[in-house]
Amino acid sequence: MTDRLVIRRPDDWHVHLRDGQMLADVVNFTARQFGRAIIMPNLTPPVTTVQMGKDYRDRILAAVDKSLNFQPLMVGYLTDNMNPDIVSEGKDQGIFTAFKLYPANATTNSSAGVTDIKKIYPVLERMAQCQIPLLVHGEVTHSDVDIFDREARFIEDVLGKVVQDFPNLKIVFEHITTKEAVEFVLSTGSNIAATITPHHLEINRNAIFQGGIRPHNYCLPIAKREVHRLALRKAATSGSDKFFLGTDTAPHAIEAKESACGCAGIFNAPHAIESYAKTFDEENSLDKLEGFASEYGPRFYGLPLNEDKIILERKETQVPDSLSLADTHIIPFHAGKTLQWTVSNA
Ligand SMILES: NC(=O)N[C@@H](CC(=O)O)C(=O)O
Ligand SMILES: [Zn+2]
Ligand SMILES: [Zn+2]
Repeated sequence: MTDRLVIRRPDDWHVHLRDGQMLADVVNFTARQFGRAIIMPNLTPPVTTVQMGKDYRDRILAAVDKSLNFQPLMVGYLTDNMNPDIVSEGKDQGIFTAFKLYPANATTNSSAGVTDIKKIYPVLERMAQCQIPLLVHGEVTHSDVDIFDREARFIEDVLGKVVQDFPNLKIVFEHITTKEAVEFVLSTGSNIAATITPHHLEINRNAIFQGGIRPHNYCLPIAKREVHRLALRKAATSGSDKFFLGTDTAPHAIEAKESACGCAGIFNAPHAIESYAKTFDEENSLDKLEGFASEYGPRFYGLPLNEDKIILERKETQVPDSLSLADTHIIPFHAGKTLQWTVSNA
C-alpha cells in the first residue's frame, strides 16, 4: 500500500475565483496547492476584452499571499459579436491563454454567452490559426431537453460539428459528466481533451436528493447516474493524457446556495488534491495521479511542467463544516467529513 507520494506540483485547469471580497477570500485556497490555474471569465460583467483580462489578472495577483508562487492564466469570454482581433491581440500581448464558450444561459453568469455557434465561427477560425484553445461548457439549453441529457445532446448538436469544421482547433471539453463525453473525447484526435472535477468523480445524482434537497451538491453540469460516474473514474485513472485535472471550484455564499433558487457550483478548492487522491487511491491508481494532475494539462496547453513538488501522505484531514469569509460563510465540498490524505509542500 502506498502511504506517501511525492509528485510535481499540480495545476488547476478550471477555476472560478470571482472578484472583489470573494476573490480575496478564496484565491489562496487554490494558490496554496496549485502552481497555475485557468481562471474562468464569468464575472459580471464578463471578461470580454484584453484590457479586462489584464485588469482581472492584476486584481488576482494583488490578492495572492505573497509567500506563494501562483500564476493565473486568463481566459476571454466569447460573445455573439466578439471581434476576432481580440484573439490575436490577447495572445500576442500574453494576456489570454484560452477563450471560453458558454452557451447563453447554460450556467452561472452566462447570459452574455453565445446564442448560436455559427455566430462565433470567424472567432473560432482565428483561434485555430493562433493555436489558442477553446474551452467549452458543453450543455444545450433548450427547455425541452432534460437537464440530465444536456451534455450528451451538446456533443450531438454542437461539439461534433465544431470538431469537424475546425480540425486543428484545440478544444477542452470542460467538467465532463457523462460516459458519452468520455467516449467522444477518446474517439477524437490529440487536439481534444477534457477536464474532470473531484466531485463528479465522487458523487452521482442521488447526492443531490439524499434524504432531502442538498443544495451544496448542486452544480452544472449536474451530477449524473452511477454508470457515468464510473466511466469518469475509469477515464481519469486510465493514464490517458486526454483527461486532466480541472476542479471547477465555484464558490457561492451560503445564502446564495441555500435559497429558493440556489446557485449552481461546488466549492472544492480547500481540499482538491486530497479529494482526487481519494479517488485514485480507491481505484488503485495512485501511480496515475501525477500524470492527471501535473503533466497532461501543461502538455496540452504547450506549457512547461512545474519543477517543484508536493507531498501527499496517508494521514487524516478534517474538512470544516463551514468556512468563515469576510462577509459570509461558505460550505466546502466534503464539509464535516474526514479525508484520508494530507498534502504539504516538498
Ligand atoms: N459549475 C457550476 O456549477 N458553476 C459555475 C459555472 C460553470 O462552470 O458552469 C459557477 O460559476 O458558479
Ligand atoms: Zn461550466
Ligand atoms: Zn466552471
